[in-house]
Amino acid sequence: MASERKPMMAANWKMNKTVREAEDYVAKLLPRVSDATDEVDVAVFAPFTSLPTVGRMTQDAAVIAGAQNLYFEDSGAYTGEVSAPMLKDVGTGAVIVGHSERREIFGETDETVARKAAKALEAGLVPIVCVGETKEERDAGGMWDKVSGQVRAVMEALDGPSGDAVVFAYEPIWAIGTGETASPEDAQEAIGQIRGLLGELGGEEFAGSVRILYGGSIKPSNAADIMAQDDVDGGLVGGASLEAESFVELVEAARRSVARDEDDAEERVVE
Ligand SMILES: O=C[C@H](O)COP(=O)(O)O
Repeated sequence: MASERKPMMAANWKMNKTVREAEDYVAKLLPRVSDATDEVDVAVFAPFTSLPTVGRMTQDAAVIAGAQNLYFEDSGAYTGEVSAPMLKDVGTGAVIVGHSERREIFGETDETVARKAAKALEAGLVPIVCVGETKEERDAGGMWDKVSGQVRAVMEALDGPSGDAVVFAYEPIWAIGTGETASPEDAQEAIGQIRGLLGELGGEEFAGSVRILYGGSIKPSNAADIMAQDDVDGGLVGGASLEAESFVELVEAARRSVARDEDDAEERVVE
């Protein structure tokens, strides 16, 4: 991680937790991360049913309540969908768009993902834009074609966003929920490439300040090595975020990466 960007550690609960379970989790989490939020953005992406609870409980805390999806219209005859104004209404600050599970299982396309990202941004929600390739695409040498296409589609739909208004997450699909994480070097290479492309598309200032997370089997035992990579600004975590205790460990790992960066910067000044 580079010290000019504030890291983000994001819990994506996916389709898990009742309202009661969400309440217990957030009650455990808040006191444990309250000292860390100056240095690390902590976000919890809850299902729609428990999101109002998370929004209410985090209202006076520096923890971000996030949604896992939204629709790109504000209201109307779209049965089953939830809009940006509805999310804002229950205290949501950020929303995941284009998670690979949405793309692969529910047929979301680059175009719908781009429209969702643009709508989130317009509404003042931070879109967490997910990109990533399948194992087959990677093995066939098509990783960059896929990922760069996903990034381009979103950037074309956004109107020169500032670096703090949007977050990207590189999540290789083969590493999601499989226990098979990308090596820290592979994560760095892919995320460095994405940052390079964001520089071409959005300018150097944007590329230098926008955060890019890694997602895919992050756990307390591998978080430090992943967070130590220059271009990796945090994690989007599924399985290891389901217990408050292990998510707190991940927040702590992100926090230690900030301290390490500051030590490195001081050493450079002394030299
Ligand atoms: O959104 C989170 C990612 O899909 C990663 O999930 P995972 O940590 O269970 O591999």
